[in-house]
Amino acid sequence: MIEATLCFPRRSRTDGSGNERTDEVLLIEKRRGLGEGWYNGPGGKLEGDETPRECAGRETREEVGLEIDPEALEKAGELTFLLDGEAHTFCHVFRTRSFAGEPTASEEARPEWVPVEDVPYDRMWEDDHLWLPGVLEGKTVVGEFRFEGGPPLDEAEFVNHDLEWDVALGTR
Ligand SMILES: Nc1ncnc2c1[nH]c(=O)n2[C@H]1C[C@H](O)[C@@H](COP(=O)(O)OP(=O)(O)OP(=O)(O)O)O1
Repeated sequence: MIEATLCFPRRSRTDGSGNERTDEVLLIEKRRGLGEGWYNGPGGKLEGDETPRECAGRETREEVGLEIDPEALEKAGELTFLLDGEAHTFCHVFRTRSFAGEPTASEEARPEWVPVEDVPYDRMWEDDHLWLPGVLEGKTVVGEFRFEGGPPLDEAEFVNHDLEWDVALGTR
């Protein structure tokens, strides 16, 4: 089974008058590979003996150029994606408000700060609207999502899911 990560950097912005505060999340428009053309958080597969936090930090740096201390990542979820009855990807989900730098585009990803209420769920993996709103509210989640008709996973049909909220997650 593939082990992967997703990282959701967050920021709050105040308008010029200092009145209106907008809560935003950094998404990427994926330019290649699995989920090409869809929005997601920065992330990808673990490499070598790195931990999930190290992977989330590395992928965010490689894809959009933000520097993140792995210890500043808050674990928010553990998602299992099954394809045709078999576990395909186990994905660690992190969020953070602590990072350095400005997001810049790479060959893999075009970054975009998006107000939390405007997340484009119609241009994301079909399961995302089920768990990402809760993650952006600060909850923790464990989920299992079943797809059929692949590979690849991103051409399979999303069939059903189970979700558990406010779960105590491991520290990895
Ligand atoms: N169903 C679903 N919802 C939300 N996010 C995901 C899924 N399935 C997934 O695989 N993902 C996430 C998990 C990973 O962060 C990415 C896909 O991994 P990635 O490694 O970026 O895939 P590639 O671009 O093909 O490979 P790399 O060479 O970049 O490692 O999507």
